[in-house]
Amino acid sequence: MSSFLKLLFSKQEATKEEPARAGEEKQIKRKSKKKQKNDPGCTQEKWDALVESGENLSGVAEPFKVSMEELKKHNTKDDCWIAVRGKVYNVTAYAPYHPDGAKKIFKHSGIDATKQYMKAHADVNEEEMLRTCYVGPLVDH
Ligand code: HEM
Repeated sequence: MSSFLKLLFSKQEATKEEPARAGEEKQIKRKSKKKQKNDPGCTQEKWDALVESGENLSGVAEPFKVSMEELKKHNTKDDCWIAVRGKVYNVTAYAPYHPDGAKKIFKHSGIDATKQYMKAHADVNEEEMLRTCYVGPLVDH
């Protein structure tokens, strides 16, 4: 290959790679800026393992129909229930693992937080993530 062609190809490679590399750097910067507010050591992987272990984290022996009146009673850090999309979960154990902090969970304790949940992350699969925390369906009687 002539030196002219070599030069031409090396220039093409460089221009092909530039935008991709610049994009990657931006991506890394953006990711590292996103502040994780979960408790130290309480990673998504650990939570997944805990759920996978099958341990019952719901605080009830069997799921039962939960009224709004009952839901409201479970509004403390030690006993925190939240309803999402018609289902009530005991999220006491999950709170320290929440990527946006336990505070955000406790702030919504004892209520139907479907609207807030959907606004923040409609794509998160709570049915799967909280399957061992399930207390029962939310009913309005
Ligand atoms: C009740 C069970 C909940 C579960 C299982 C849950 C799960 C999650 C997960 C997995 C993430 C990380 C997802 C991502 O970065 O895309 C997250 C982030 C977040 N959650 Fe929740 N969440 C719950 C409740 C709530 C509630 C009630 C709120 C109230 C507004 C909320 C607000 C947020 C916010 C603001 C973020 C950060 C989103 C971001 O960084 O883009 N979450 N949550």
